[in-house]
Amino acid sequence: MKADTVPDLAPHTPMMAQYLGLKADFPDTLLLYRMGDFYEVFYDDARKCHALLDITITTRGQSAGQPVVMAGVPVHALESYLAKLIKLGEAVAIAEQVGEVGAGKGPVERKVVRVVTPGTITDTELLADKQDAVLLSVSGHGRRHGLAWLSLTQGEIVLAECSDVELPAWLARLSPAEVLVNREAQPAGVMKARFPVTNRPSWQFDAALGQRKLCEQLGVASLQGFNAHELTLAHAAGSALLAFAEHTQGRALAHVRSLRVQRSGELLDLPPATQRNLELVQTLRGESSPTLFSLLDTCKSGMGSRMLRQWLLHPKRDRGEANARHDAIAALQAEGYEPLRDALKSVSDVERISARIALRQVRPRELTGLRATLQVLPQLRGVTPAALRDANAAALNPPADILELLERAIALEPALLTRDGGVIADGFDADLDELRGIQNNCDAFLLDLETRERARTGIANLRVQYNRVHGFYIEVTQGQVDKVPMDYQRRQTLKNAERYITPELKTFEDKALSANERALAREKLLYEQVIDALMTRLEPLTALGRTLAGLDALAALAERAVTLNWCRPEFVAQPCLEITAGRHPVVQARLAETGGAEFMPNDCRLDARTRLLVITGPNMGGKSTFMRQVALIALLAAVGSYVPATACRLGPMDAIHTRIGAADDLANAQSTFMLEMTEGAAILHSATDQSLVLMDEIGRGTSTFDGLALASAIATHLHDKTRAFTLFATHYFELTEFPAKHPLAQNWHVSAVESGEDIVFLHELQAGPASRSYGVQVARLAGMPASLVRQARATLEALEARSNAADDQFDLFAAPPAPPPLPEPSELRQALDLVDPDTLSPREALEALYKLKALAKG
Ligand SMILES: Nc1ncnc2c1ncn2[C@@H]1O[C@H](COP(=O)(O)OP(=O)(O)OP(=O)(O)O)[C@@H](O)[C@H]1O
Repeated sequence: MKADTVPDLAPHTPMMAQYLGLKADFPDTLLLYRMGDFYEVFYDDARKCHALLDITITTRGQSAGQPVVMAGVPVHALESYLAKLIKLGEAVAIAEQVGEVGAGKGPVERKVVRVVTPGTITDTELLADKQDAVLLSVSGHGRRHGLAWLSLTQGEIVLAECSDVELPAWLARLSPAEVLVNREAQPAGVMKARFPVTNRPSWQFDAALGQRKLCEQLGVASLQGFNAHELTLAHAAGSALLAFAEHTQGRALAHVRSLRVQRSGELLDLPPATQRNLELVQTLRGESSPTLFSLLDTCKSGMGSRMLRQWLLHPKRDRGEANARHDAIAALQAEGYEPLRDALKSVSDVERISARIALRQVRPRELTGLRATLQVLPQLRGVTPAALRDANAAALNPPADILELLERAIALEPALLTRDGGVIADGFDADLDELRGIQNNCDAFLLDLETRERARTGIANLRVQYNRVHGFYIEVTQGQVDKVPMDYQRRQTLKNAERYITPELKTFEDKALSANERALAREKLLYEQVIDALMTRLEPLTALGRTLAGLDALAALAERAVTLNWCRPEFVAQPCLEITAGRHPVVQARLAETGGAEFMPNDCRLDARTRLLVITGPNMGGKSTFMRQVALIALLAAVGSYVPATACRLGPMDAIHTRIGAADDLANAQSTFMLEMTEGAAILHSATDQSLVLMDEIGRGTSTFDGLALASAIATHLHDKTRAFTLFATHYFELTEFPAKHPLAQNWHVSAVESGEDIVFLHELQAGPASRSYGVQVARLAGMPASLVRQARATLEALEARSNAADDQFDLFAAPPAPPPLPEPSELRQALDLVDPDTLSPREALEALYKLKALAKG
């Protein structure tokens, strides 16, 4: 958005000239300009705020011959307005008065001290408690991308590189609050996803600059130690990331001291469709509960919840980390997790507090929170299982001087903001104590002076008093004025009395009046010094935050495992996915909550000799629930949690793919069928023999024959070529013949029994195909009119009779006819195939073009 271009009829007022000067640096950002007790917005910004916040818009005075359009929000309400603007995806720059009022001739000096954007908020009030605000930068716009991200309240930069095909999965996993892209080379994958995008200048996406900035940030000479030296695309993204973070914070990021590289192959692949279909952190309707995360998250602190969420969405293929978490859960169960969870209740969000110390934004109450956390540490260590305590010994024993400083420096119950005073504890600083002493001793001094002056002058009714206009004075009634000594100076004459000041009172007045101001200034200075001291302890504080968050997440998993009766999964090296009495944790919890039927546990056995299960059975029979529960159990195990089953053995796994019916993606102009095929194709391209694939009613979105043909071809591909562990739910009855010709496939069905015209779902998975599909009965259950159900039943019988009579010798799974042999490629075609445009210099490209042209002619 651009500020109004105001015709140059007359010069701007000095104030508006100052505003426009500041605004010029923030053309796309709302600029809040501090004027006394208000933040004002002008011109287009005012119109926008009026529309977004419903605040009154006015015109006041004139500048450059035009009325000034403005709107304002009171200073005390800033945070709530900021929260609204950030939620709406706006970026906001805040210009404060930084000069002395009345120091110069023009307006008070102002400066943009803070820029708040969705990805760079650090205010605790504006941040979601249980979710990190991830700021992501994406470089590259061809086939490969560099990614660099951080959460400003965390202190770790992560780098990655991926192909354009993988980009959507990374975006879904990170769910960034803001994505930085190169203004001149916007990556299509980012623009398609619906995350707030901020354009940054092209030069900021520079690999060499990025490498330098990253080294500087981490205080190292090379990125080799992090195994990150070759990721040039990620360096380019990192360059823009750091530049933007510093630009918005107005300072360097002192707490960001570590770097991690995440490689695509390290993580269990969870494509966006899988994250959505399994309802990991969001329901299909977009709500945050009931989901797997909402069920798991009984953490006591926000940082614990954030850690757990991160674990859930970033499980590793390597089982080492998961195994260590299983060990920790076992230890917590053996030694008792409740005392630890009790101690964790007194823990504050140390992770965010550390970041806010680094950004010099920390509030007094956050420091008392940190103090309380440090105070509870000895108790917390005492109730942490020995193995966990030993593994985290350094982090759980931060330097004692932090607590000592906080106990000495910060008042027991400090004010909310430093500007109100009352933040620094008594006894911490002699000067401050003296200034406070003056304020407190004021009354005593005045009484004492009054007594002394009465004695000295012999005026019995002399009074020492104070008012806001005239300050301190000695009042003498008119009748006694002749007794007034020489050193009394007249201040004011009233009808019945005279008011005087003496040199002693004047000195006291100066001291008393300025004592308050000076005490506030002194407190501010001391507070800054406390922050300086804490800044030298950022590393142990950050480590403490991460460790407490981890303990909280582990204790929550231990509690869930016991409360919900989950078991420890076992990892094995051979291909296998064996679940005994598995349950869908969320469906089971819902059934328990609503007092519905008991959840029916089911087994699942997949191994080298059984890789595909064709699952049939009536609608509402429990097919989707079963398939999802298998995927959730595999995921939970990989995350390091116990699982809802009585036993579970798992071989290596690289991905969980799901193709489950979803609503049309109208926004992306894709029909149900197109979406089904696109997602199906993506699975067939990327699944391997170590993947778990869920296919729910594929082919449903088109005509019966098309759908059946496609479904059987897809099943064949998965069975013969991909050899992924596949759960294939279908309503195409014909597919129950699939296992007969495919040795790695088996038929299973969810059971139901008919009772009269009704149907009872048993939800039990049994070997073999379903006997029929019961669609008509389900329609009856759903309340379709009786006449309609009768008609449907008659039609069904007729169709079945016809189908039985027809020739059913047709082989659905016969190998497709061989394609006609391909003609020998032409010379031109061969030359063209050899050209790789991404690797050619402009000159080579031109040469290649001439060569191709010549071949085409010849
Ligand atoms: N194992 C189970 N034990 C108890 N109730 C279950 C079980 N599985 C499913 N249900 C209940 O049955 C309902 C329907 O299950 P689900 O959606 O899995 O059926 P479906 O066979 O996939 O149906 P459709 O073919 O119509 O998609 C669930 O919402 C749940 O309440």
